[in-house]
Amino acid sequence: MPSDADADAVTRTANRRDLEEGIRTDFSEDLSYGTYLDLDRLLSAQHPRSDPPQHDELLFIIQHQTSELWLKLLVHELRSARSLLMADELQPALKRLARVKHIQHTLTDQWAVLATLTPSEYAQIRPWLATSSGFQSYQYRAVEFLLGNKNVDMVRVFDHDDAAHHMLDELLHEPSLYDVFLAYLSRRGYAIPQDVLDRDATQPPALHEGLVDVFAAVYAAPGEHWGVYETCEELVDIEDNFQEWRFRHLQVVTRTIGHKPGTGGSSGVDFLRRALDLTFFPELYAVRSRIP
Ligand code: HEM
Ligand SMILES: N[C@@H](CC(=O)c1ccccc1NC=O)C(=O)O
Repeated sequence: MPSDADADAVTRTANRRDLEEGIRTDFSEDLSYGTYLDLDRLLSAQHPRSDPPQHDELLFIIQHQTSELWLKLLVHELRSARSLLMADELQPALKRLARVKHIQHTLTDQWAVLATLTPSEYAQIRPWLATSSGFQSYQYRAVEFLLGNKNVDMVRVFDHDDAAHHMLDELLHEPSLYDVFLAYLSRRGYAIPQDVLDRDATQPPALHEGLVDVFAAVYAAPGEHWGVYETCEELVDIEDNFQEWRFRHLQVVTRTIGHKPGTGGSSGVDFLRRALDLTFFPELYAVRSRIP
């Protein structure tokens, strides 16, 4: 039961919050929220193609655009973590990776919004997508490359887009986050095999037993290798999160288009399912079987 005093308070304020004296309202000269964020551009970048217009196309576009914004931040944070590790700054690099994990969770949780799209609703939009596909997301490939899932064939997809092609070609040849972590371990005196340190950066990692030996020693005595141990587990969390995103994508694709081929030209769910067999950090998984 609201008291008389509560009722008085509501009447006094008329259930309305007055502006304070100091609150700015004139932005003819001063920087505003919309200007700082370039909102006019951001909010005029949604261009539904369906004709007659389909209500759900805006959801489809915004789901992808917000994903691309988060992917942009992931690339930024992963590049930074990689530079920090190169400079032997392990703790600041770990701080970056903690943020990476939160962004990944946001990306994965976001699937729930698109899962409200029924197959019939999607079928109204799909013809308008023509040959476009998430397979052509260069930022998604950039994240995969930064984490070490290198694949030169993916770069070809961007032959039509110089900037994206250039970005991916650079990342293909640069060391991944895992490569720089292994080089860091070597500088710290861990016996990283020379062929691991010299490996071809353009290839995905292939399981190396000598490297599993190094991690087996770390996992046998975590207390003596705490920062390294913690970093290994952060990397495993990041792979785990990445696989969660892939799995949710697969689930949403399955419930939306079943076994139809993809607009990008692949077989669809069968092709996507094969990505679940990929690993960024093979030795960090192999070491699990070595723990007595
Ligand atoms: C109704 C929703 C969706 C459907 C039916 C769908 C379907 C597909 C299919 C069939 C593929 C395989 C490539 C092809 O042949 O097209 C694919 C790839 C891909 N999609 Fe989607 N997708 C959906 C939503 C999304 C969203 C929201 C994103 C977020 C950015 C996304 C990102 C990707 C990526 C990155 C790939 C490449 C995956 C890989 O290489 O393993 N998709 N999608
Ligand atoms: N590949 C999807 C189309 C698709 O989902 C899509 C199309 C354009 C932009 C982003 C997309 N999202 C993920 O692939 C399909 O086959 O229906």
